[in-house]
Amino acid sequence: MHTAIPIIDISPLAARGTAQHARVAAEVGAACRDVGFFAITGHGVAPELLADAFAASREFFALDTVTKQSIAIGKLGHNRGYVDFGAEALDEKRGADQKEALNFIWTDELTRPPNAWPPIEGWRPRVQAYFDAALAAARMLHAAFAADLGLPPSFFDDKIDQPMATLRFLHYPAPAAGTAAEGIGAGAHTDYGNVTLLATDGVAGLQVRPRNGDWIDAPALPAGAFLCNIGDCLMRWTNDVYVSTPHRVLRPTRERYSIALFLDPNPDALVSAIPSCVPAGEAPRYEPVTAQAYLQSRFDATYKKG
Ligand SMILES: O=C(O)CCC(=O)C(=O)O
Ligand SMILES: [Fe+2]
Repeated sequence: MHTAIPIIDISPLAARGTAQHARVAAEVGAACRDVGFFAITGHGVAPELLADAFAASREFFALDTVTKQSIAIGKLGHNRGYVDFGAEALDEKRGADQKEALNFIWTDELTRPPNAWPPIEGWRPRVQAYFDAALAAARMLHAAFAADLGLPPSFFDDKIDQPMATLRFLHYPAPAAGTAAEGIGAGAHTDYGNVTLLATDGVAGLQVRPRNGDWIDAPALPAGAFLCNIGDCLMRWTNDVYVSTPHRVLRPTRERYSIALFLDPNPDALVSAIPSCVPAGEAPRYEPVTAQAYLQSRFDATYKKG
């Protein structure tokens, strides 16, 4: 039996080392061990910033195809840019995802390439501000993970300060008028990294499949809340104590927008079983691996054909 997806006010995570921090860390940790999904409020991302990120997303996806294609992911590489409608299939058995997407990566423009921005005046700083704020919330969650796992709250700080993080705008167009909603919005998958923070426009479609359970609709959330889920990298890091849970998006009956922030560790962070997660006398389930090598192996498996 899994418990429901909890809604947690994480505002106490802003001050480490307090009793409130420990209490919230334990609540977050319980959700990570159980269903692998939880929703957060009090995360510090201003409602105006979030609303403006959705506005920016609508502006981008409303551009003509040629303009969107000018920053196509296939041209740019490094997981940056526009993913055309129908170009991805997260679950091959279900066919192409009925969505389009736009990715930006965390970059210092030194060790990582720069992002390419769409030609909309004033667009970049609005989106970068949202990216920074969502990333700060994802980092705050890591202090909770650390405290819950019996580590110093700062444990992850130097492992996520140059992260392989991606901001992804998603657009699920409505089916053409008079036609049935065919296909899948986003096929069943688990996320690869440590944690994902998802904002949606409230249109239903997202489903979660807890371990030993059937598909359930993601709960409707209070305005401004994020739905968070653990990814495969943190699952491995915790020796499978935290769970990365499959999810998918059904084809929505009306247009749907969502914004995901994926926080994966620094490339050189060593993903090595956290001691409190390994039972006494047992060996860890996985070999230590750098985050970069781990993620590369996952991407290679995904894009391997035939
Ligand atoms: O659009 C959504 O609600 C979820 C998207 C998702 O799961 C993903 O991009 O990994
Ligand atoms: Fe996902």
